Amino acid sequence: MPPDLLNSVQLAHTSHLIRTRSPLVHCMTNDVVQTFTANVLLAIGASPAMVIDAVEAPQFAALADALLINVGTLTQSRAAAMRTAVESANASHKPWTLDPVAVGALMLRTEFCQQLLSLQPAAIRGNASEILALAGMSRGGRGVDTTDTAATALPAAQALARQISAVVAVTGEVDYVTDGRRTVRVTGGSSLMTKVVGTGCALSAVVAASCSLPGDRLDNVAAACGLMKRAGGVATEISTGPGSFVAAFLDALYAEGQA
Ligand SMILES: Nc1ncnc2c1ncn2[C@@H]1O[C@H](COP(=O)(O)OP(=O)(O)OP(=O)(O)O)[C@@H](O)[C@H]1O
Ligand SMILES: Cc1ncsc1CCO
Ligand SMILES: [Mg+2]
Repeated sequence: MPPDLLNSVQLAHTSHLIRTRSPLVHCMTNDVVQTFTANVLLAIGASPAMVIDAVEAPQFAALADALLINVGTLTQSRAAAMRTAVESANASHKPWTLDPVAVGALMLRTEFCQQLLSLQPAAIRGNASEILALAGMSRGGRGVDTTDTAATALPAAQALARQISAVVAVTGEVDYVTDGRRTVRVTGGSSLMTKVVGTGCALSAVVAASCSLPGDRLDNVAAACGLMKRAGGVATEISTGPGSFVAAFLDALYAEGQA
């Protein structure tokens, strides 16, 4: 089946659901993107909390509406805390989302993410090289950056989605969101989104939030991608570089919900 194009009614619906339900998103994410991720979640009307201790994380995973696991600055002790949080989220029937940052060449994060695949993530969001590597089809990108296009990684995303019954979002110039049967294509945004750190990581937090919503998960995750693309496009038009882009991007996300 050829990909559907994300429609604006779905985007508005998911955005409204996030703002009215304000999901509490438990973020176990990397050191680089903590504040940006929290600000993105606040701008769309969700509620972020960064709880990382090995004792507190499983407690909080049971209370929060959704959990994000991002391995960008993984350590062995963080991996242990993340695993207990995932197990707790699963025991409490809370959806969790994986961002496999720089998976491929590096052993600790690659083995850890491969193991997590058996713990039923609701969604996975990564760039093309990360999704290819997670599916076992390449050795990863250049550090945290992709060296492949999302279209190239779509078959890997579809295979991975079918294999573990999750929604997989592979992002880039075009985003593809798939459950292995149906695929939604999300266009927009701009390359300036890759010139500030953490747009992908923050998107994964928005994907995590969207997994807690009622309705079709694939459609909600695609809408999460659409929200970020649209704000990225608006922000690019009014900004003059990466610095002003960040402020304009947060303002655009915030404004989407006020319309
Ligand atoms: N060339 C591009 N044109 C338009 N949008 C893009 C482009 N590249 C990335 N994006 C958008 O930027 C956001 C981040 O996607 P990307 O695939 O770069 O994630 P990432 O590599 O994991 O990022 P990071 O690791 O910095 O958080 C997504 O919303 C994506 O759609
Ligand atoms: C730059 C960087 N290094 C580790 S995580 C991260 C954030 C982007 O993924
Ligand atoms: Mg990334």
